[in-house]
Amino acid sequence: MTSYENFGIVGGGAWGTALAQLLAAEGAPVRLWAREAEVVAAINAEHRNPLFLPGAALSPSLAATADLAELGDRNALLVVVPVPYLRAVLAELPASDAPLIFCSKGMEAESFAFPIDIARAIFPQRPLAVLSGPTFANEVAAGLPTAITLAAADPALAEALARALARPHFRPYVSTDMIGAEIGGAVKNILAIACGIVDGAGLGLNARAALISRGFAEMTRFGLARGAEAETLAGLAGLGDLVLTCTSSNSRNFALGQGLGRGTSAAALMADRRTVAEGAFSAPVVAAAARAQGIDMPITDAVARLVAGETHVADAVQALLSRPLRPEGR
Ligand SMILES: NC(=O)C1=CN([C@@H]2O[C@H](COP(=O)(O)OP(=O)(O)OC[C@H]3O[C@@H](n4cnc5c(N)ncnc54)[C@H](O)[C@@H]3O)[C@@H](O)[C@H]2O)C=CC1
Ligand SMILES: O=C(CO)COP(=O)(O)O
Repeated sequence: MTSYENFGIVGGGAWGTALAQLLAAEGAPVRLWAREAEVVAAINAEHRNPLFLPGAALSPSLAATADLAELGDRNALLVVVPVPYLRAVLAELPASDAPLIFCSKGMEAESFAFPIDIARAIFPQRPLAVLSGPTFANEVAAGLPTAITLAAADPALAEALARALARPHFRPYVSTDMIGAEIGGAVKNILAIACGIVDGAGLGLNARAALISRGFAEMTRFGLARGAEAETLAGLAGLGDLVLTCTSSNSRNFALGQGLGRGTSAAALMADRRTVAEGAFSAPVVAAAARAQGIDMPITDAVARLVAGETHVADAVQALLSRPLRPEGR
């Protein structure tokens, strides 16, 4: 059975850097591609990433490069590029048959594609996997205990990759349900914005619990309609990540929602930011995909409209509360 030791990381944001540090912490050589020259320079010279993961001390065995071609000899790649930019970066990857493990959480505009769909179209033969769960980057980089879902259609690949990524404090659970893991991550980002809005607007903890619960119902409806397994959605990549990011302002999506809830416009909150809140990109995409399939996702729809500046918090809340009463299971 193949064993994967030579990891490359595609993307030098907070999560790519934290995963690189996880693998390099004991001195293993790890190579990371970053788009920003200042990130490459700071990782190589100071063993830090002040732009995206300030405060984390990185292993000297982690080397950064600005040249994607330098990842051509790696025997597995973790791809950690925000979904809106993913297709363009994948198109530049050097030729290789190394597995691609997708760690981004979102859905592409217009194509309605998840990372695995984008990759299949570009690399029909390459082995693919998804890594997703409740994983704040700063905690993983600090070596705090974390569990995550690792999904691949081929169970042998999932197990080999899980073995290669596992550390005493980092525990992958294997699955064959890639679409379930992708949908869990994409939809929870949108719901984290909703919970941030509730917090920022001072609507209380009952409202937050209702949103988590009814949001999970939306995630499940959307997921099951697209072939996800209920077990995955109720696991780390779905409910687990939903609980994490709906209850902490350490989540960029939750923090964006807090700003909206306090009355700041989405345009002002999004202007000049270098970090991503993927839910802001994904909300209109998931809302449109759900509409096209006749799937009811009122919270997702409300977040999409709030992010687009098409409605106000009070009106969105009123619209959600005045929906017809219905059985809980629907
Ligand atoms: N930060 C976290 O704790 C976690 C993040 N994720 C997911 O990982 C993905 C990456 O997020 P982070 O590493 O947190 O990003 P980040 O917010 O720390 O950094 C932004 C990233 O976007 C990249 N970027 C910006 N413009 C670009 C362009 N035009 N082309 C290519 N890349 C561009 C930057 O180079 C940088 O890597 C997202 O999908 C996020 O949802 C998943 C788990 C945990
Ligand atoms: O996905 C994450 C943790 O699992 C990070 O969430 P944010 O992107 O909202 O910060």
